[in-house]
Order: sequence, then C-alpha cells, then structure tokens
Amino acid sequence: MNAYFEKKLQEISEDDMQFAAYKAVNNTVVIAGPGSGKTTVLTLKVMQLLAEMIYPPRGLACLTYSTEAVREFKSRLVKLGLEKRKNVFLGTVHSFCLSEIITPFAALYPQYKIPLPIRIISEAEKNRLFNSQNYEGTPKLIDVDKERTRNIKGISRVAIESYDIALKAAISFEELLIQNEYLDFISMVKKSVELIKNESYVRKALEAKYPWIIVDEYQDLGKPLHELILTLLNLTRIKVFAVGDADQSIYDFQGAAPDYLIELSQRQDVSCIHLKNNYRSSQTIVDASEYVLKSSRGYIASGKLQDYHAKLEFIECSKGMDEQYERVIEQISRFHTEGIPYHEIAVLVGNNKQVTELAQECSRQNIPAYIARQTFRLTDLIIWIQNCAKWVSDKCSVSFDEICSTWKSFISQKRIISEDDYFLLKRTIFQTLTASKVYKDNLSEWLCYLDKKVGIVSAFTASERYPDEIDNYNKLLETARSHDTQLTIKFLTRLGIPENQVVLTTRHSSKGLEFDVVILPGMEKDSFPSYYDNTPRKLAEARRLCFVSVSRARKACILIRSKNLQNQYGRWFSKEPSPFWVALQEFQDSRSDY
Ligand SMILES: Nc1ncnc2c1ncn2[C@@H]1O[C@H](COP(=O)(O)OP(=O)(O)OP(=O)(O)O)[C@@H](O)[C@H]1O
Repeated sequence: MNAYFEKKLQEISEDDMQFAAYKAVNNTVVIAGPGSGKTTVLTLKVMQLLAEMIYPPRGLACLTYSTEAVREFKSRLVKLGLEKRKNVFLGTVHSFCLSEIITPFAALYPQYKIPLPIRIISEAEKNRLFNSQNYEGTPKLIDVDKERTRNIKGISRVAIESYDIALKAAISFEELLIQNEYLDFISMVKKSVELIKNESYVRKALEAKYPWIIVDEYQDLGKPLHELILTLLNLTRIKVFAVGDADQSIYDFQGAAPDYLIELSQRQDVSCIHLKNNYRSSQTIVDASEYVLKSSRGYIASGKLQDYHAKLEFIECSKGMDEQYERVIEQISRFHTEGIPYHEIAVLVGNNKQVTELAQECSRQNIPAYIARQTFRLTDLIIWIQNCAKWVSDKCSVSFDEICSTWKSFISQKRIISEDDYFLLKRTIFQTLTASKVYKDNLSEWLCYLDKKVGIVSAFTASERYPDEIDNYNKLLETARSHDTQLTIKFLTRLGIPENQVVLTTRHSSKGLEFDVVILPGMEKDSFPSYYDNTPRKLAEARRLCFVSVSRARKACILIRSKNLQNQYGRWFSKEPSPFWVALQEFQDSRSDY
C-alpha cells in the first residue's frame, strides 16, 4: 500500500465508526450522512478486501449510480495504489448487468426472451415507439418508466403506491419493447434480476467470480438493484457492503426510494453502521440541515470547521427572479471580496432554465461562472474522448493502453479485432493524438480531427450497444461550437472542475459536491417544494432535496425569495415563503447565540 493509503487509513482509524466499517467482514450497510467520509471508507474498504481477503482469480464488483461516480471512484482508487487486476468490476449497475449477466448468460436461457444479438434501444427510438401508442390517460414516458422500474416482484416487502394509469401502460410498453426485440436500461436490469433469481448456474458463476459486491449510493439505485442484492443475500454466499443515506434519496422520478436502503439495513443478516461525524461543515450548517429534515440524526461537525461561526442569511425581494439574480450577484461579489475564491461559491437553483438565465446575468456582470451540468452526458464515449484530451495535454495523466483497449472494446461490437488489427489501431491512435496537439486550442477542430482520423462517427453510427453515443457526441460538438469564447481541450480535461468560476447548478445535481458558500434562490412556496409536489411522498422528497442543498455548504448558506412572482403570461402573484425557508428561519431564531 502507498503512503497516501497509509495516511487515509490513519485518518479513519481515529473515527471508531469509519474504522468498524473498514474492518467489517460480514454483510454491512453503512448509513453515511453528508460529508461523513463515505467515499474515503468505501475506497479503503475495496483496497483492503483486494489486499487481504480476496485472492486472484477472484475479485469484486463495485456498483455505483452514474458514470461520473465511477470515474471519481476509479481515480480515488488509483491514488490509493490500486493496480489493474482481473475480475475487478467498477461500474454502473447497468453495465454490470449487461457485461456480467446478460452478455454471458442470455443465450443459455431463451425463455427470458432477451433479444439476441443484444439490441439496446436509443432514447429517440424509445420516445418514438412510446408516442406511437395511444395509452389510456396519456401518461408520460418518465412515469411509465418509473412504474416499470418498481413493478418487479420478489423479496422486498416495501410497498409504494403505484400510479395506475402509468402502471397499465408500463406493462404494455414492456411487452412492446420485447416484441420489437429491444432492451433498454430498465429491462436490462430486470432481466438480470430474473436470471439471478431463477437460475442457480448464473448465481454460482457470479459467486465464484465475486465473493463481495460493494454498492455506493444505495438509496439512488431503485428496486431492481434492491431485488438483485436481496436475492444474492438469500441465495448465495456473496457478501454485500453497501453505503448510502436514505435522507439523500432524491431521485424518485427514476424510481428510487429511501425505503429500500432502510429495508436492507433492517435485515438480521446485515450489520448496520452509522457514520455520525461530518468532516465538511460547521455545526450550524449541520444543525440547520437536520432542522429542515425535521428529524434529528445527531450528526457532529468534526472537521476543521467544527467551531466556525457559519452564516445563515435570508434575503427577501419584492419583485421577481430578475431581482433575485441581482441579489445573487451581490452576494457572490460580497463573499469574493471577503476572500472566498469563486469556485468555492455555488448557486443552486430549481431547473436548467434558471441555470441558463443566471449564467447570462453572470456574464453581463463579468462574474466568471461554470455550468456544472452540460447538455451532453458523461457517457463511455465522452469519457474516452476526455481521456484522449488528457493524454494530449499530459501523457502521464492517463494510461495510453487503457485508451486503446477501450476503443477496441467499442469497435469490437461491430467486428472482430485480430492482434494485427489491434497493433495498427494502437499506432493510429498514437499518431492521431500526437499530431492533434496543434488543434488543442480549438476544441471543435480537435474533435473533428479526432473523428476524421479514428472514425468516431462511423464507429458509433447505428450501434446496437451504444445507440445514444452519436447524439451525445453531437451535443458535445455543439457545445464546443456554440460558446461565446472559444473552448480549448482544457474544457474537456477539466470537465467538472471549475477554474476560479462560480458554480451554477440545479439542486438535484449538487449532490456529492461541497462549497464554502451555497446560495439558494427560489425559496418560495410552490417553487420549492414545487406546486406538483402535492403528495406526502413527494413533499418528503423535496424536504430531502433541501437537506442535500443546505448540507453542501461549509461556511455559509444564503436563502433568497421573492414576495411577488410573475407567471409565464406576465401576471404578478404574491408569494408566501417556502416551508423550508420558514423552518430555517425558525431554526435561526431558536439559536440564542446567533
Ligand atoms: N476520519 C477523517 N478524519 C479527517 N478527515 C476526514 C475523515 N474522513 C473523511 N475525511 C475528509 O472529509 C472530506 C469528505 O470525505 P468524502 O469525500 O469521503 O465524504 P463523502 O461522505 O463521500 O461526501 P458526500 O457528502 O459528498 O457523499 C474529505 O476531505 C476527507 O478527506
């Protein structure tokens, strides 16, 4: 193990609960609040398992929610000294199901009607197919997909009320996809669960390869993953180490719910460890976020800022969003003048339209701003392109071999690559990347050069494994072309890392991030929670979203609201404050020392 690993291990050995999680030898759920060092514990745990408990050729599978989380996780493991090892899977649940269950086993069990060769439906085609049906009550695809995700029978006793109209359509749409010989991300996971549930050979093969399965952000992963884990616990000797926080479950629209993590943590055969220390924020912020949650969790500020006198402030505007944006700019300037770097200030808003409006206002006021979420997604291809950009900028920052092997895996979906082909391919990639340095100051030209030489568009056009990559690549290209100031490849190498820029993002996308100062505009009733958060379940989720938003802050949290707002037709309405604003004000008033 390297010196960095030793340093981190030393750090967690001073926290009893973190250390207990690190040492766990049985099924374990770690309930980890914001800033509790969960990624630190999880990455150290993976290193420990591989070094001390799992011997080659066996390995482990580590499942996370998004490709972004996978990337962050991998880079932390490399820093801790993880070396390439066979049978160590780090990826999303979907990629695990596709590469470890569907691809090796689907052909053995035709009764599951998994279309072969595997054909994944593109988002555009899925929308077209859905819209071609006239489902009763005209449900939205997003609601139908949510019902499809939850409509999986099995071991879990969690009962979540379904939306009947969407559920009916969900059953028909699922059949329609199969009839058309398509898989989508939902059916991929559901079919995998069926295979694991019913086929002992599939379970045995998984058990042989993966004695441990590690799951990050369990609360975000929904019912199919939950059923998969429960089945493995009931029917195999695979051990499970899961980390999550039910209070940070904010993806109900995708079928996630806090209940699954809670159910897992209550099993007799699973030990539950609570991480109570918060290494991020001051105690004021920790207490304020818990107050919004309306549940005391007993989190204790334990980092450098534990005694910091944090600011919790409330700004009222008499007019609409334009005035709120003006106040936001004032606050950014104020904190910047006080010495807080721009990248340590974040503005968390309700939707992407507000992100765009605010970015325009920042540009008018000469405040450098960074939009945390781009129009393109960080898919496998975009991460590959990003790695190429990194290699062009600094040859030691990424492995050239990995760039080549990933490209090989992309194109081998369409044709067999011999050893000679691979040698030539490596040479082409090497020559292309080396020569592409001349375009590094113009991202769109660099992308076009890369495509011309390596053949990105031709490799992914009509791809049955990667049906959405071309669309996504085009969005990246559009971004490269449409920026006011010319983007360089640095935009890609530093994606997700603001450079002395204020971070603008939605509250939902702020999960996992942290800043000295968090500014929260839009704190009116019916804005946050939204007018549509009209059931107890939806309200509870909005409350958790506020908990996530406030707990991003280390030193200050500034809330802004309008007393009057204009609707889309230009009519003004008076607005009451959000219940979360009211709660936080109540919290502040109750603190005698404030
Ligand atoms: N035992 C510890 N002692 C001191 N610092 C710690 C300890 N554990 C974690 N940290 C520090 O706390 C910070 C947050 O850790 P980490 O990123 O692992 O938290 P997290 O729980 O994954 O955060 P998130 O809320 O984003 O999920 C890091 O800077 C980490 O080094």
